[in-house]
Amino acid sequence: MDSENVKPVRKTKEEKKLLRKQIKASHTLLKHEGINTVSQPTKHLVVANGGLGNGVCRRQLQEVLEGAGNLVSLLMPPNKPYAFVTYASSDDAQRAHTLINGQQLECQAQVVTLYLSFVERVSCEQSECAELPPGLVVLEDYVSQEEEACLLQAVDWAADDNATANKALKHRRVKHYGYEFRYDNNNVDKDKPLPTGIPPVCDPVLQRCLKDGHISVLPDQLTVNQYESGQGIPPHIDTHSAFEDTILSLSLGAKTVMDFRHPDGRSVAVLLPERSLLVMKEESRFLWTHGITPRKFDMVPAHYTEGPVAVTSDPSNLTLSRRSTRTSLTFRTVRRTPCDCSYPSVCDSQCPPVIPDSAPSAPSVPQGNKDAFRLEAQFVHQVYEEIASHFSSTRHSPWPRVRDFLLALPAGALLADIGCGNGKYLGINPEVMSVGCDRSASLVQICIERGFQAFVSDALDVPLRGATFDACISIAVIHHFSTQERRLAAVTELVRLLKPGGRALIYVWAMEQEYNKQKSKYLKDSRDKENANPVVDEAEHSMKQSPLPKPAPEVSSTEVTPKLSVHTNRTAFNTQDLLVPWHLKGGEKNACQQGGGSSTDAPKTPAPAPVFHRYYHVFQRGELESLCSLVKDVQIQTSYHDQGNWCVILEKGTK
Ligand SMILES: O=C(O)CCC(=O)C(=O)O
Ligand SMILES: [Fe+2]
Ligand SMILES: [Zn+2]
Repeated sequence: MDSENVKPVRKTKEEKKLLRKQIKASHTLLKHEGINTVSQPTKHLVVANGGLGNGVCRRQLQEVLEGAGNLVSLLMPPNKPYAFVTYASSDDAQRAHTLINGQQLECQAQVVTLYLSFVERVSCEQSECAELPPGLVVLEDYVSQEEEACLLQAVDWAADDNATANKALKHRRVKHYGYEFRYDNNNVDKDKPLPTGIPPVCDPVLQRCLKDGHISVLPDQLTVNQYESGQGIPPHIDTHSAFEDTILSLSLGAKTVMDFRHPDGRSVAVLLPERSLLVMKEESRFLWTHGITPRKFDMVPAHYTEGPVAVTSDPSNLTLSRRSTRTSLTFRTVRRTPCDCSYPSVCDSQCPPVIPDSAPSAPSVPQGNKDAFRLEAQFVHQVYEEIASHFSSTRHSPWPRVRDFLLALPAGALLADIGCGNGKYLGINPEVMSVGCDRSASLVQICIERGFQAFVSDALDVPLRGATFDACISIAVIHHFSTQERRLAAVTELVRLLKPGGRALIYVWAMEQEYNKQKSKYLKDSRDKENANPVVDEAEHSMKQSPLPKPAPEVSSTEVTPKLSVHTNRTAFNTQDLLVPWHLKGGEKNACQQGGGSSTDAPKTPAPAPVFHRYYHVFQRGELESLCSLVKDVQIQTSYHDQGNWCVILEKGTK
């Protein structure tokens, strides 16, 4: 059994094993990151698994590296599973190689093994823009520590009166003063002020804002948000018709990173230090979305930098910072006249949402498991069941990098494809024993007719023995789960199936459909404009959807429970949770099933194709990695962007 295809096991000598693992790591770096390693010593090393994407923090890695020689620079690119090191001499680098290669590092309760290889030069692309969105200002130390303490004390979370409106939302606590911000219609009742206005303890800071020219009138509405570590707020634009231009937000108790995104896909992560004031005006207030990704660690600059910080990819200055409880005070002025901003595409005053009173309304982003289950049943499972045969007819070409992953599996390996759709990946590598499952019985039937082994199953509870599979794939599945908990459960279930050392490949649809200045196929493809299919364009697994009662407003508005908006195919995403239309072709259904009908999707042919809507949660950069880092016993081996998808390869720990 000593064939080359069989994994080396215990009997192999430690050094040989280490060498093999290191070679494997450099192959992965070449294949997925385009990093060329060399065998002759140089001053530069790449440290596989030593990246921020593996949960390794700069200080810890730096300490280990400094122990080996005179360290000149340490570059840790954002979200990547590797770091670059430069030593003063190649002798130092060689010493580091000898001492550190194969060494384990314990970070954030997981252990990673570092593999070092020499490189001719270090190369880090800086893909994010460093410039803050126009109109955005962050003022550091805007309040003193004493003021911070006073303000925090003044928020009485226990008082559950009607004078202030308290809400324990799924992802954070909120409290409103002056006017209640309603998450059901994303607006305020302008004629119903709350009995309690903005507390006087806020006066000094508001007067300061006035004096400094950040505002010209005193705000009359305050929303206090409290985020525990791991919590966040979905990306949104504060409803134009609800509030005037300037929005102030004071960060108290802890820092955080807020993500700003332009509809063209540009994104900027902005560090909000504790006691800083964020001022959003003009373009940054009206056009860019803002949100806080729920996570327990943020990537932040490792050293103090003067002035407001767009946390970009300066890899010489990034580390991880553990989140703690942050309380923000957001001051706004209720708008009394319609908004006349210069951004009509996102302005609800200028393009009012079309939701007739009588029609059933579009579904909302789910607030709990039950909601989520219902939403997915209607807008994922049911839809795939309806569109199975048309869907399957559009799914034939495998995605090249998924195919590569499958072809790299050794003969005799066991593979599980969770959410296998029409089975297009089940026969790629005939040397492998493949089994697939899908939520859609119709799609499973198609697999069986094609001679594959497949069965009906939910991806959250797969009736297969754990620790069994050499590889699992989940291609275009996890974005159909509508809460973070359920997405996490799906990854956890995938990992459960892997045997120690087994690998899982996950693809999800990306919010970023333009990456490194390249538009994804999905944006470019004009063959089937109507059914531009997310991620998928080809790859999809199955979970289906259903006809939508009514189109939701496209304007992403404030805060939680927004209505889901209907995406226009082949356009950039401006929100993460959405409904993607599927225009059924081939006469499977002959009546237009979309209750209210979506004006933008109305087909021009005489016989209207029924339109179904599938729910998607499109992932932001780094989100898939953050999600996977919450799963025990597994490491992110690599992550990448592939044609509008975020992708990771996970490896289960060997124990
Ligand atoms: O926590 C923050 O700073 C922002 C809160 C926010 O965006 C909102 O309540 O609309
Ligand atoms: Fe907001
Ligand atoms: Zn507007």
